Amino acid sequence: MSETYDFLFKFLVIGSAGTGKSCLLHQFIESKFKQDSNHTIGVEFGSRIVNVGGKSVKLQIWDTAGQERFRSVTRSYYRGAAGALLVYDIASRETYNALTNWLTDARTLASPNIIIILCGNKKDLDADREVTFLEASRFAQENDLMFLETSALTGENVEEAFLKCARTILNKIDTGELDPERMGSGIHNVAVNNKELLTDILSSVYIHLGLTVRSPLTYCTHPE
Ligand SMILES: Nc1nc2c(ncn2[C@@H]2O[C@H](COP(=O)(O)OP(=O)(O)OP(=O)(O)O)[C@@H](O)[C@H]2O)c(=O)[nH]1
Repeated sequence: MSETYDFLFKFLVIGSAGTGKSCLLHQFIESKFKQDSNHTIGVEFGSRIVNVGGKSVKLQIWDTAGQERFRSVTRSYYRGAAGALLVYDIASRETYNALTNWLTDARTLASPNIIIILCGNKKDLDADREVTFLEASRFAQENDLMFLETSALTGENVEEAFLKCARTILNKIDTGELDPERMGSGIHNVAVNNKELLTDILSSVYIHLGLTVRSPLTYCTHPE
């Protein structure tokens, strides 16, 4: 059975190794904590259709490896993302200190307009906290990010983080600040999908007639 949705948003989950990115994705998709999570090799992928303000939105989520040795691979997946969860671990100052680098990558490689929510993960480890809520919320404000503390373990604020990001993108589409039809926006809407369908049909007809295919309607959102 084919899926129907109004919009498709490309999302990234980025941040240092061990901050809980894969566990956040798993909690969002499966509604449970991923036991025995291993380091991600390159990128992993998940998707889920959510309802935001009466619109159905398919979130196509790329969970990237945080380890430095995969950085050149993961960077190639940033292009055209509409939204991102930028994750640090509230119990690790080192992961918080690395945020500026991740942020620079996201804005230069994905899009300067990418909507980012900062997630202070492992909120359940409050006793081992190395980063206060206040300093992270200041950092978020100074860098034009939304902010939530999350726990992939308990599920607290996980759904909210993804939905908040999606809601902000939809609001920006409504106000005209974001144009879903711009190439590389990381957003597809049904009209665009229909154009793609039309292109496919036209291409098949052209090929059938032995004519050269020239497609003026090619949209590219991610590099697979
Ligand atoms: N207490 C607690 N532990 C968590 C939470 N989220 C993840 N973890 C643990 O943190 C470790 C790393 O989690 P991952 O999701 O694999 O981390 P990652 O950011 O995807 O790591 P890379 O793939 O290497 O970038 C695992 O041992 C998880 O069990 C959380 O919210 N609370």
